Amino acid sequence: MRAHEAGALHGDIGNRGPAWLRTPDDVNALTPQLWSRHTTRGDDGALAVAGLGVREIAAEFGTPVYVLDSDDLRSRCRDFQAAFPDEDIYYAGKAFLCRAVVRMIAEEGMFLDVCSGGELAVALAGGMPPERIGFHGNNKSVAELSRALDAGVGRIIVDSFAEIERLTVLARERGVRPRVLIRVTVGVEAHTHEFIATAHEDQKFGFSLAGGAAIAAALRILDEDVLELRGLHSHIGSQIFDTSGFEVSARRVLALQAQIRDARGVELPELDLGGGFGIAYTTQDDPSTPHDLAKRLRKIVDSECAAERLAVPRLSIEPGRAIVGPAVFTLYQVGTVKDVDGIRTYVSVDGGMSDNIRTALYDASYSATLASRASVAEPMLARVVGKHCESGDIVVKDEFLPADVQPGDLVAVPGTGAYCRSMASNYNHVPRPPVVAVRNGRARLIVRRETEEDLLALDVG
Ligand SMILES: Cc1ncc(COP(=O)(O)O)c(C=O)c1O
Ligand SMILES: N[C@@H](CCCC[NH3+])C(=O)O
Repeated sequence: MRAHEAGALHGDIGNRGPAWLRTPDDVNALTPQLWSRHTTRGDDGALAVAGLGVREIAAEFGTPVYVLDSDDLRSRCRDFQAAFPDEDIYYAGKAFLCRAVVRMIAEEGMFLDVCSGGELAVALAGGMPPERIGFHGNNKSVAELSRALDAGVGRIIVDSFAEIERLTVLARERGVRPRVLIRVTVGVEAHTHEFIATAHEDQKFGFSLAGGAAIAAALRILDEDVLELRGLHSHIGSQIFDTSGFEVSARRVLALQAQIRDARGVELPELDLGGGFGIAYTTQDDPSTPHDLAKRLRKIVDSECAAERLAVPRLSIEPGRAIVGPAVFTLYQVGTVKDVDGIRTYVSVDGGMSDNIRTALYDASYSATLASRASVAEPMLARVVGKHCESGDIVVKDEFLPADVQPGDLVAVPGTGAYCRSMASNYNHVPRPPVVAVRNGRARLIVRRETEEDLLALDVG
């Protein structure tokens, strides 16, 4: 999260918007970095994805709907692979997972990071080869570890001593020797929202480097010999733009690698630097390309290895948001437009915090555009809100929309591919929206809309 996002949501009053938000010259214009690569505004003024208009999508699938530009997603996999040809790229499935996406990711030759039994089940159901799956989680159950071993997942990223014990017993019972990485807490204060930073000392993930748990875990695994220790893993957080955090993290984790070599004469062959690469949610965000990231990460790792006299390990990374985030926008229908005199204009749409919790949870900034038509009206600063029974039910805190936006219009919010459907809820018993994949002018439903029957399906009384 960028500095400009902090504190913008709570307690602000008045229709001014944040200082960085400028009145657009053309309120119909799309800022390219916010939209998937095949989203355009057509001659009729409406948005289209890969040639298919949003009015047609809304007519066929209803609103709200997550619209996935599937060639965009695939092209981002290819960009990462071109930039990291000798590395393993694990798509972080927590960003968004369903069978169709697993198939796309698998076809693109990607690896997949899962972090629960449920994600593992979807990965396997989607046909991801188990040896290309990495299994994460700070509290993996015996059942989850058993399933992972029985499926033959490629890597298990161990996160606690209790897990090492569990895994050792389970591996012995099965006569297998799973390949593991150790998740190391490197003590980096990543420049992002506190809730999505994961490598500072005071938190639940990983083995502390500073406290000595990480080296103890490595020695414990090496001494036991039931688990095959392949390498170290560090993930410093999410929505990060500044590579200095990766630099500190690589330095610290490679120093641990050298310590392990000095203690046991073993050079671990792999190193996973995690994901967390930031994407653009507003015009203020300027993400690095995979090519730039690769160049910088490789340089950091090469120089740290040279300094520690280590052979350069095989690298892996785990981008989630950077693969799927920009490939999706959410299409909503406007239900009410309320001008709260002298304060602001609220544009209410037919979804909200149940399909995008990130604004409420992280104070995240998003952008929006009138999608069903172009307008010649003046830009008007508005707040896009949902239909939930919470005043914090905000989708887009501040955005310029045409002043004639009205009920029945469609509004699109870009950059919602990551952590929106995957963190969606049924709050207020609002059914979760479908996901529609669009390619070459055709739409395909890949996750259907929840129904009222679904909402009642778990009730037993
Ligand atoms: C271990 C791990 N790897 C990868 C990711 C993916 O992060 P992002 O989607 O920001 O790339 C996460 C989530 O933050 C994570 O916890
Ligand atoms: N869910 C978070 C990212 C953290 C996820 C994994 N550690 C987000 O929406 O940005």
